[in-house]
Amino acid sequence: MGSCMYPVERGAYKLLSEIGNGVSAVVYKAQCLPLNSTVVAIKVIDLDRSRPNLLDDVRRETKAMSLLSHPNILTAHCSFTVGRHLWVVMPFMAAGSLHSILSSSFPLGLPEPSIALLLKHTLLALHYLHAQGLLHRDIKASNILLDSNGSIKLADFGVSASIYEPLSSAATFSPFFNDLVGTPYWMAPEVIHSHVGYGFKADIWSFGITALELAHGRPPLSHLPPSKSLVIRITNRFRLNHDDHYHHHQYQYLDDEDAKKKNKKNKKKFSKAFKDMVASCLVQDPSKRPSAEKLLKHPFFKTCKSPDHLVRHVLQGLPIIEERLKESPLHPPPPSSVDGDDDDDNGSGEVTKIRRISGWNFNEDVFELNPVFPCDKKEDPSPITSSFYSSSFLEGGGKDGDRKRDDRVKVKEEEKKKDDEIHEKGNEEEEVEEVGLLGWKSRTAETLGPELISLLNSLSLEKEMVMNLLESCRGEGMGIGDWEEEREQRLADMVGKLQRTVDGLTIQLKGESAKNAALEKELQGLKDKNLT
Ligand SMILES: Nc1ncnc2c1ncn2[C@@H]1O[C@H](COP(=O)(O)OP(=O)(O)OP(=O)(O)O)[C@@H](O)[C@H]1O
Repeated sequence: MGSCMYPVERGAYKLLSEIGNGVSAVVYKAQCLPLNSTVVAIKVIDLDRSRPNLLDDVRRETKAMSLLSHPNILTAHCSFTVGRHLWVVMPFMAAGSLHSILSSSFPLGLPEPSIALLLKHTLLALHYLHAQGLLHRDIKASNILLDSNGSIKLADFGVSASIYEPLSSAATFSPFFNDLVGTPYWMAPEVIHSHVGYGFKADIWSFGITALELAHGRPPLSHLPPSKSLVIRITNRFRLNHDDHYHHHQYQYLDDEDAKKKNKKNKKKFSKAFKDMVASCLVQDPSKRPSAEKLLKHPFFKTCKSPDHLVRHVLQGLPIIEERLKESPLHPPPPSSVDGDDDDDNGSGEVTKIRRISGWNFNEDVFELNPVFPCDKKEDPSPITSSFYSSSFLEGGGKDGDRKRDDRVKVKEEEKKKDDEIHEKGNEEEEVEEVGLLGWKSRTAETLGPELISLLNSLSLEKEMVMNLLESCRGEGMGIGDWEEEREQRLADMVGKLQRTVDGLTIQLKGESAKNAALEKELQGLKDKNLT
């Protein structure tokens, strides 16, 4: 499938060292022996861990890619299979990805002039792709690569999309049925929550998230495992224990003092132009987000430095790429989604709430993106719900958007107050109802096989997605009038199917748990016998 002078056989390349790894691929620094031992990067994708028709799509996209030519887009030299692996040969970018630069040398984020330059070149690449009618679908710091001369290239176009892309365009929710999906932190809300699917404006959302990633050193909510960045469980302890490392970063629950401090720090740190640019990308309604072309005209990109600036301020003194890989990650790993971590523990009488994220609220002042939860209609049929929905879903950015965003913050504060009151009451009925399946999971997590638990986790997540979708269709301002009946029927079928699978698994889990309890009892009996 290679159309260039780069040979398409394994023997022509000598692997030198590992320089990175992703979900189902390892990246190596290598030499192309017949081409004067030119140094290249080779991404080796494990086909057994990728979706079935990956190869066909990669072939198709390699073809599309060979027609692309832009200084800010990294195009592969060629690709070929070696056994059950796909090798993608590409230019070696000596300074590695922005993700690896952030984690090794800028854990709290990069300085603004460098960010402006990096984002501008990324945006030029994105504008070019969009103008060709192509989507990137995976904009994030780990896909922005730097060379030692400061040149910036957007990578993984095509290849990553093929690995993670839904099986067909009809399968709108497939990223979540496909357990090869990458992390969802960068995904636009319409991709996660609705039937709209992926469009150009979803790339713009991810671009906004990437801007926050470069500013803070990590994307919003990345301290949570992927499943929890979509469906968040909140316990009393979650709120009260501000010293807990992960929970400390729950910005939506920062107390006033914390919020003020953070506010002050970030206000000083970033310009109004930067905040405004990011805010325009992180508007809930995709149609209100600017196109890449329009975004390029934003004042934030007016006074960008030359790539030499990056060499002096970012790349100088950076450990070489192989060294960086050896370093332990600066951010502690997120708690495993299988582990039944502490907020799952409702055995100690704590109230656990499972909340679906219904929207996002970009707070320009503190320069952070906060999840928004729907009000609990059962307990609170107040107009807050509808006012929130109408402002967050239907209104956009711009000057007017600023005011609306402020309103949303106010609404959120009120919502939080109400939520707190509900929690203080310690409503037992709510506890039983809301803990539901996940509560059952946590009680059996210690005794059951990890596969069952992770299967259950992913089913719960999928169920949440479908529920979210249905809820947003029923919700205010998102009428289903324009929906075909057939589609609704399909969704209902899906929910039914998922529910049946979840029920089946729950029964299975109960059975396993009973078996385990019996075995444990037997074991204890044997131990007691041995002692006597
Ligand atoms: N052409 C390249 N030159 C230099 N380093 C590269 C190159 N391609 C990838 N890398 C390094 O390898 C790392 C892993 O890349 P890879 O594309 O496999 O995964 P990722 O983008 O981090 O995650 P994902 O699997 O979600 O795409 C990158 O973050 C980067 O540091």
